[in-house]
Amino acid sequence: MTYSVKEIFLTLQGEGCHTGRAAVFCRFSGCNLWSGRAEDRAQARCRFCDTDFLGTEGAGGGKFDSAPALAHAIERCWQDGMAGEDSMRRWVVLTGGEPLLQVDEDLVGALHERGFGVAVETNGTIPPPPGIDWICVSPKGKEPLQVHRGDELKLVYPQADCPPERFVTLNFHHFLLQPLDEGGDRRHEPATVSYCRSHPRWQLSLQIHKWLGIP
Ligand SMILES: C[S@@+](CC[C@H](N)C(=O)[O-])C[C@H]1O[C@@H](n2cnc3c(N)ncnc32)[C@H](O)[C@@H]1O
Ligand SMILES: Nc1nc2[nH]cc(C(=O)O)c2c(=O)[nH]1
Ligand code: SF4
Ligand SMILES: [Mg+2]
Repeated sequence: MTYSVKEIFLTLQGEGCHTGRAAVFCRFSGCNLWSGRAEDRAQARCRFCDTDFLGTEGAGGGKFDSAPALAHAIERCWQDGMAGEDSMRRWVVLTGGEPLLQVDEDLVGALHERGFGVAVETNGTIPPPPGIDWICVSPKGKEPLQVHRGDELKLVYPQADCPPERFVTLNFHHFLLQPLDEGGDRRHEPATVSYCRSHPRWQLSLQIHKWLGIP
């Protein structure tokens, strides 16, 4: 298996239940819901993406021709950023683009061999391989979910054709609402706060890396 990766970087998880936790992010190239090109956005199945996942030329990106090769690059990124190694805390977030177009059991195994807990950020339209330690599903519009259970369901809010009520019967441990970021003016925060205040099943998720100016 060859993996196409846009970038690999060490940062703090900025969203969801693990907000604030140090993690290596491995951003895979490509998505099944948008080409990643501006001229295709208006026709895409997901139209609000805040991420550049095209190509493999980002920092630490490239083509990796085996699971051990990619796991090794992720491990190096972790080690390079650490003041003192605390191997119990190794954590990697596989994102994209849509990571489940590429993530397989071999890669999860190679990361586990190196002591990483493995988290995935997915749009939920592709079934995951076994062994992932933390699954975050973020549904998109009318796109049918193939993943009906997991650790967190993190819904961008508001979204046409995607009301929170549709998801509360699914088998997730945590339900989070994340304000839609459209141009950075934070206009959707009040409605998201208001929904969480009156529907306590839902917990607010804010994208703190954007305020902090970190990746
Ligand atoms: C860039 S996506 C990559 C992973 C996967 N394709 C997905 O959609 O879950 C990472 C996270 O950012 C969220 N996201 C993307 N664009 C956003 C935006 N404009 N405002 C708020 N969250 C956004 C997604 O819903 C997802 O939870
Ligand atoms: N700091 C930080 N946290 C994140 N959580 C999910 C992200 C993503 O793009 O998947 C992301 C990201 O891009 N940066
Ligand atoms: S599914 Fe995820 S990566 Fe794909 S376009 Fe939507 S937010 Fe971006
Ligand atoms: Mg992001």
